[in-house]
Amino acid sequence: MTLSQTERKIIENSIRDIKDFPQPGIVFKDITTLLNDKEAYGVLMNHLYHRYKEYNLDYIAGIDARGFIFGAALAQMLGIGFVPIRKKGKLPYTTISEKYSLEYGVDEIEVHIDAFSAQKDAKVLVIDDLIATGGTANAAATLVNQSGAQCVECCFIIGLSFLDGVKNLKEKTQVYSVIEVN
Ligand SMILES: O=P(O)(O)OC[C@H]1O[C@H](OP(=O)(O)OP(=O)(O)O)[C@H](O)[C@@H]1O
Ligand SMILES: Nc1ncnc2[nH]cnc12
Repeated sequence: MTLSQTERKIIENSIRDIKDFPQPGIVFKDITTLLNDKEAYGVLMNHLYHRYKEYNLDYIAGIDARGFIFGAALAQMLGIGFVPIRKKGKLPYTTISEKYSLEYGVDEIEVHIDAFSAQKDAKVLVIDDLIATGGTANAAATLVNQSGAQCVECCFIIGLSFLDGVKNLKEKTQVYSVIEVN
């Protein structure tokens, strides 16, 4: 289901731009104002529900931390399970992990080794609030596929298309951004 121009504007206008955060030259896309706006949050979740109800997904995997908010809500709407992909050292059971590059340095995310094992060849949607360089989402898609499941799509509320994240991630899986920022 496609978003109408009016719906897109409602979502777009609810996202707050914070200039020079966390460092000069960066425009931080603040989604707390979207969450705080019941009309915008409702329009967004309704759109995601209608888009993904035909995908026959088995799980939604949300990326730590802002991907949890949208992912857990969507999983509940679709009547499927939610899997948290967390920053290193947070998950209590046995994990598999993947390192990825940040603008400066490296980071690592993890998922429980049995997170998708209840369903053979589970179909998984990875979700996060935003894709920038794509390092985080790429590592998340790798983890899903290494778990014996299949990352069928990565979904973002905001795609920064002036960076190469979306282009690079498309070599691995399908990519969908609700709002594209050029
Ligand atoms: O495409 P990339 O360059 O990898 O950047 C995107 C990631 O950066 C942000 O999370 P962050 O790591 O800041 O963590 P947070 O959600 O805990 O604030 C954002 O929520 C994505 O997960
Ligand atoms: N510009 C940005 N706004 C919000 N979160 C981000 N994560 C990486 N880049 C970001």
